[in-house]
Amino acid sequence: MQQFLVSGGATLKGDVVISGAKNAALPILFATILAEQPSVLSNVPVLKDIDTTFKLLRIFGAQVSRDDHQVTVDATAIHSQMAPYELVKTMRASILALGPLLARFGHAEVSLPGGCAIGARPVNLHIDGLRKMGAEITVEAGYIKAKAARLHGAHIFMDIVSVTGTENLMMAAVLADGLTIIENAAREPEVVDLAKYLIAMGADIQGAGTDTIRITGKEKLHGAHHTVLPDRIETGTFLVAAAVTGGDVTCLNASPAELEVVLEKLREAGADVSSGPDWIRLNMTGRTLKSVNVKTVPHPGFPTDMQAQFTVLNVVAEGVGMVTETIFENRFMHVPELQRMGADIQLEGNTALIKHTDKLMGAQVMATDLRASASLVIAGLVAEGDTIVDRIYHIDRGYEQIEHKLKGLGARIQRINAPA
Ligand SMILES: CC(=O)N[C@H]1[C@@H](OP(=O)(O)OP(=O)(O)OC[C@H]2O[C@@H](n3ccc(=O)[nH]c3=O)[C@H](O)[C@@H]2O)O[C@H](CO)[C@@H](O)[C@@H]1O
Ligand SMILES: C=C(OP(=O)(O)O)C(=O)O
Repeated sequence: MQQFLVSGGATLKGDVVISGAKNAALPILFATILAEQPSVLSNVPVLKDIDTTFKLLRIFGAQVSRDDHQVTVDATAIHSQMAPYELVKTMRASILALGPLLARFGHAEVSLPGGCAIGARPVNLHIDGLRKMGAEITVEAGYIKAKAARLHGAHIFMDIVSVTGTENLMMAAVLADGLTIIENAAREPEVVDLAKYLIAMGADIQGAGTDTIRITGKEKLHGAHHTVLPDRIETGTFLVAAAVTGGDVTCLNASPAELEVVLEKLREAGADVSSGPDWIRLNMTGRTLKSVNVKTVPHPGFPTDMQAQFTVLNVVAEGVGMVTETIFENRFMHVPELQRMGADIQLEGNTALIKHTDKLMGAQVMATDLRASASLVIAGLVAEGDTIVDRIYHIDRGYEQIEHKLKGLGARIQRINAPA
């Protein structure tokens, strides 16, 4: 098992190139299933979750090749519609195979993803929506089994805003018969990026990025070329790392438009934030970091995937900050680890009250999920002494070469093998 050894005290400075968004690349890779022609995708990040998706697509019978950050998928010869538990359990986003397989082949069998560290994360909205579109769905022995000779359009009201739920239904609707309306749809930029790719494949989609999406199904879609949008969460993570270390970092190949609320919070925290069309600079030189209150909500509100990083920001900042998590019921697993490093955090229900800590101390800490891992690395950058972050396979799911990118900014971080 691998670990990160982070030696605190460096001030991050310089440029870092942001990768394509994991949460856009994943649905887009699954959407390639919808066409009987190859698609070429650019700016696909090199990540564990992307490798898992390649494995699933190959199990289905698709041909997948990668040349650096460009990926070609030819789903013409798909012969299996079964996503096995062994892979699904390592990546919840595997549920995104359900909509496209069902829409193109009339049947699909996808393992239930189950819960994870951050919450139960049910998929009832995916199933209910597909049923409304005419699918017969049973759940047997941990597998979702879905059938429909051809899906039909439906008027679907989502009880809760769900990102992958919206994406799954959108991918099913593009080959369904007639009009589908998804109300209370997720407005996340990754939903919009998926819609752009589907439209490039010939789909008729209106309203992606608003809470009502209208999709008129087509008989067939074709292959397309698409460039995945920059990862706003990776960008935000580097900006927080720059802020807490008093640094001056410019994120290149970034997209400020998708990160407005986070940039505003960083300004409120005292950072000098400037941006251009594809870059964002955060300069903290000579400035004092102040605590900020954040409450996670669906886009365009403050993203839950930035909550753990802002928890650390508040640990370092002057004052008292309040962080409220409203999306996932158990997304504070980083808190006990940060407390082991000396953080003063009181957890009450879904709210963390965070007081400034003069000195974080390096410690051995355990990563529990993707963003929690990132927050522990950030804490290690400002802590006195060495921090060892265990179970970094979580971070490899969603951050491309994080240690190389951080080293490029002056951080002292190494990937090491855990003692046997
Ligand atoms: C691969 C991907 O894009 N992952 C993102 C996606 O996850 P994901 O799409 O899994 O998250 P959802 O938006 O679906 O979850 C939002 C809330 O809805 C609940 N829910 C969801 C579906 C459902 O059928 N029933 C139900 O009750 C969930 O338990 C959660 O409380 O959006 C989350 C919220 O922005 C992000 O943290 C994840 O990084
Ligand atoms: C929670 C996340 O991912 P996933 O939905 O893939 O678990 C994330 O990207 O922070």
